[in-house]
Amino acid sequence: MSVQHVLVLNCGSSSLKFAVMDANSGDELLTGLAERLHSDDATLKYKFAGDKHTNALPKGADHQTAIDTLVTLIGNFSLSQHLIAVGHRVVHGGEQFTGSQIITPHIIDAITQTAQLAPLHNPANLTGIRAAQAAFPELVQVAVFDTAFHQTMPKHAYLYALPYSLYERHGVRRYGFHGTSHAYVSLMAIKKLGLDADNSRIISAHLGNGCSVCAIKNGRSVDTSMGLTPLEGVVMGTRSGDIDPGLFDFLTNQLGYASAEVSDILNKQSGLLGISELSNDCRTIEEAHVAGNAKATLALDIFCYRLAKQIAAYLVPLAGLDALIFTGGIGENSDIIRAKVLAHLAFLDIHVDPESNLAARFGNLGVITTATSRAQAVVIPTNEEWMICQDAARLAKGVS
Ligand SMILES: Nc1ncnc2c1ncn2[C@@H]1O[C@H](COP(=O)(O)OP(=O)(O)O)[C@@H](O)[C@H]1O
Ligand SMILES: CC(=O)OP(=O)(O)O
Ligand SMILES: [Mg+2]
Repeated sequence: MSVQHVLVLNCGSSSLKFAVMDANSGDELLTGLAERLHSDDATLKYKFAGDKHTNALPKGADHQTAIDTLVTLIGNFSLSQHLIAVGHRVVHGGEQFTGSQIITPHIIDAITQTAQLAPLHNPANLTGIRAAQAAFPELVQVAVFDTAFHQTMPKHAYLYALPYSLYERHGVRRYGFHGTSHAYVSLMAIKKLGLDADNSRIISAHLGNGCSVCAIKNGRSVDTSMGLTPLEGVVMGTRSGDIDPGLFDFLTNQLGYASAEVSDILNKQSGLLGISELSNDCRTIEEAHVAGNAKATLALDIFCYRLAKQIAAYLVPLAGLDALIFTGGIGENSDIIRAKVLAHLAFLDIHVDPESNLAARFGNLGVITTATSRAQAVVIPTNEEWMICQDAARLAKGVS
């Protein structure tokens, strides 16, 4: 089989995650992260051939600069000759896309149109697409949408109880995100736990900077906690998750906030950061909690309580549970959060096994419940990059 590599790009609002992967084996040849873009201390960290490096980027460096640096690295390490495609994570695909797409001017128009529904994510994704097209004009570029996996949700799960015309005319509905991750970990859970793919009831909790929960019945998403935008649902690092929509009126009309300020509060100043008044980073919160910081403890308590409530709610669409998956940076590493969430679910006869819970960290996959629990909780490291790589390679091969 010929060597085939894919460049995977995940552009966040102030970051760029990237990987050059082998499309046949999934091996990562180059991985990295450019962060704090648009600020004075933008950096690009990468790992190549087992060695880690950090490059300072010019002050105020943007996605274009980060991709230019990445292109230089790819050249220096002679990684371009086997590239067959560039795969892009695109957060919002609206209702149009139920699967990945080769990027054409029409697809770019569609992503641009949905940008108003994901103002923190889609504009950055588009910047990444344009920069990669300029750097690799000869390669097929593929968009892999966070929303695609959730297009199987039934209408009663994705519609809000709002005037129907808002849906018909403006696409106001629940879309859901992190679909690539939920799809990957649920497939892995079915494989690792030996479940019957066509008769399985799985809840997946993706807990990273953004957090969402997904109910997956027989391999298909039937409900998920994020909605029109990635703000709805459970508590996140800086996002509030569900709130009373009446809050908007109170903050604007009573307290005088502008609507952009309300959006900033809900998206960037809330969640773990807002409650703890300390950090959005779960590690910092956990350290402060262990050291006796009451607000850090409260932030963890609210996070876990809300998460457990969301998980329990999905017993309705699933009518039972075979496996509960924890993934994302928090789900894969925080034994504290997993134990607290499972303690709330003890009434379901699901009980954490403390030793297994401690073992399943730092990239280790594992079941963390006792053998007699009615359903298994399992930690599965996500790999959105591998899903994006496989889709990009599949579509690129269809073209050539
Ligand atoms: N050892 C750890 N213990 C607790 N939380 C962790 C640990 N390692 C990473 N995290 C948390 O994971 C979160 C980031 O998750 P990640 O999936 O990397 O984010 P992203 O959504 O950007 O991909 C942060 O809140 C971070 O604190
Ligand atoms: C959709 C979303 O919330 O993505 P992230 O977790 O990367 O912010
Ligand atoms: Mg991640």
